[in-house]
Amino acid sequence: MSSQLSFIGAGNMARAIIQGLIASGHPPEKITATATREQTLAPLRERFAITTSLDNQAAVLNADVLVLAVKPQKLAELCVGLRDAVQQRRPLVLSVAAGIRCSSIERWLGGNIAVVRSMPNTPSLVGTGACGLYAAPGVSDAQRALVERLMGAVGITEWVEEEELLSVVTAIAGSAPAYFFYMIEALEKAGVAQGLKRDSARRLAIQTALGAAKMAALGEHDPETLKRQVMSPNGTTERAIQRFEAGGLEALVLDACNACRNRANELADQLDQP
Ligand SMILES: NC(=O)C1=CN([C@@H]2O[C@H](COP(=O)(O)OP(=O)(O)OC[C@H]3O[C@@H](n4cnc5c(N)ncnc54)[C@H](OP(=O)(O)O)[C@@H]3O)[C@@H](O)[C@H]2O)C=CC1
Ligand SMILES: O=C(O)[C@@H]1CCC=N1
Repeated sequence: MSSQLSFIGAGNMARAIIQGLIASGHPPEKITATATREQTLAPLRERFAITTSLDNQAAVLNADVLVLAVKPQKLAELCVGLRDAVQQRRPLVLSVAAGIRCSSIERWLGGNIAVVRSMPNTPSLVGTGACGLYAAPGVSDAQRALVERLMGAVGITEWVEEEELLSVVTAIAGSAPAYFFYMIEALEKAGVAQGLKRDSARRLAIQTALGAAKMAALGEHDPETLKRQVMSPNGTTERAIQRFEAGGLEALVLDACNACRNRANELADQLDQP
């Protein structure tokens, strides 16, 4: 039987997971979402027929799995406010918040609560999410399996055995859809600058990203080989790749991922208040 899920927070990430879960067959009557404003909730209720509520306590008291999906800066106050309800119901807690450590969440919730931390991404919306998971000490195998089933319904999951590594997952998966959208935007702009209509340039760039990702996902060849297959010696692609190399693209990607990971760690240090 499906678990009763309560999402506290119904923004971009919660919506992506909810939509993916429903598409994968999770019963809508087993999902509740809360927010601070009715206008956030109405579209979710109308589209997915889930239960929505402005009452976080009630949502906690009904939850087998409590998904914490508010901004990291709001998590401490939220958790402290939910402490009594959480201690009464004792759901499995699944946080999607960037940076915030399990130990902080557990402490804010009053202690002795099973907490799993995840770092999902918005392609969960289309069942193609990539999600890192970390289980705090005290989380049972059955609870790990439950989280894996839930997040596995909307994409792939990868457990990390050291919590700090979730910051790396943030850099290469949680935040990374934005990098690929950025690349699509850049290709579209380049196409327009060189004379294509915007719509055509966008369609071509999107389809190319999709095709490249699908080929890489097949795993028949590694990405380096796939790249080489496009690059005829002294051909057109080689010229483009040479420009990326001259511009230091790989070092720039590393630098961006370092900045992303560091920000995740910084959030944890800033927000880890008693
Ligand atoms: N967006 C992404 O790609 C990813 C986000 N994350 C993490 O997911 C979390 C949510 O991010 P995201 O969805 O982008 O943020 P959004 O701002 O889109 O959503 C936040 C939600 O929290 C709700 N909220 C705020 N305060 C409360 C409260 N006291 N009680 C109930 N609900 C509340 C808001 O409701 P209202 O609008 O009505 O105030 C809103 O629905 C963050 O911690 C982020 O780090 C993780 C991976 C990827
Ligand atoms: O940008 C952010 O902070 C969130 C966390 C990962 C993706 N989006």
